Amino acid sequence: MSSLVLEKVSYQYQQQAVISQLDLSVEHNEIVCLLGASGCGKTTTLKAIAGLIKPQQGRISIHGQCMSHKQLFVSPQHRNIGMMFQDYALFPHLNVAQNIAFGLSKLNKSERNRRVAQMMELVRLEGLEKRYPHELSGGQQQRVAIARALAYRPNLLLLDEPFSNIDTQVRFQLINDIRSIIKDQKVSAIFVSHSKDEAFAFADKLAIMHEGRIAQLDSAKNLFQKPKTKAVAEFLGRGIYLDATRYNGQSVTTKFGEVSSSISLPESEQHGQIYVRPQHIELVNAPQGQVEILQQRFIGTEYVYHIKVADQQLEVPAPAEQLLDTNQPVSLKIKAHAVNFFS
Ligand SMILES: Nc1ncnc2c1ncn2[C@@H]1O[C@H](COP(=O)(O)OP(=O)(O)OP(=O)(O)O)[C@@H](O)[C@H]1O
Repeated sequence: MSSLVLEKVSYQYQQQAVISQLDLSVEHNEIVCLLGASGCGKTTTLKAIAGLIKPQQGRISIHGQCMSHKQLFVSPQHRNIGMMFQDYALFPHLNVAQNIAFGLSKLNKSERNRRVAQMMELVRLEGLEKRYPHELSGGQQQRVAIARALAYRPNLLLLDEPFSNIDTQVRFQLINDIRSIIKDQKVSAIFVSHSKDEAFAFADKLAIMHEGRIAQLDSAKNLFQKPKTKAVAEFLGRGIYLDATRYNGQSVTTKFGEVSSSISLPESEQHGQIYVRPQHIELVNAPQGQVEILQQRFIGTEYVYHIKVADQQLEVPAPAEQLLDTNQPVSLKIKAHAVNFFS
């Protein structure tokens, strides 16, 4: 059974539609990252799942139980959800143990103490029970927040930009730690992020939001190799479009020659465009080439060339040994890769 299902959920602030007809499902013990441009409705979706706002349309179910549909609305405290927000929202006047115990008022004192001790061990903060939030590092505060969110054994965890205040040096270690904790606890989680790198490290699947809907829910690999829309392909990284004709199931022809695909191309229209990312482009000297070099930068191990192809621009890396003449046109050689073909 899915842990969370959103069916055709819509929400408007005043008259402005923010999420529209949004479908999403999260499986048991799965971590899904909501990714998308600023303002596309990620936090609004999280708030709707939490019950902090009531969608005007659609249905939200958690573990098979309907939480929001037409007249029915289950309040946040009855949804059995753990939440963790950007600023961790720890209570400054409570120490670590008291923060973790905050949602456990239904347990008796000894059960509560046992649960707090378990959580302290889980997030590896034993010995810091009596410290106050201001006496902890950012990473430690984050662990307290996750311990508090998990302490009352939620079915679902909602995390809104949980790593945004953490130093990059420790961020990825913490991401690994918290991912292991969530996986050990067998809860499902939805996490909102601006960072693709965080999403790749933390989530099992990525839900790319675009114009108030989920444009694609998939593993990182499938999103890169088989983006369903141009918006998804573009969101994952810059590239250029080249007109292309399907040559056979494994290759296309373009004005820069044949391009082999490591995955089968969809049996759709013959003519279309391929989306090519910098890492699949090789720049080659060609006096008759149709590509202009606008700028060249040396970045330590390689050069980056800012190129112009018709009306599109892109930065493309090239090995330090291959110095190109910026005053001469060049051509492109497209390496074999999992070709994104749009008909
Ligand atoms: N309380 C509110 N009243 C009116 N409009 C709002 C309100 N909260 C958010 N919005 C608008 O709804 C849209 C979606 O906001 P939301 O916070 O869900 O986006 P987001 O994808 O989480 O953005 P970000 O990545 O910048 O945090 C935005 O255009 C925002 O301005």
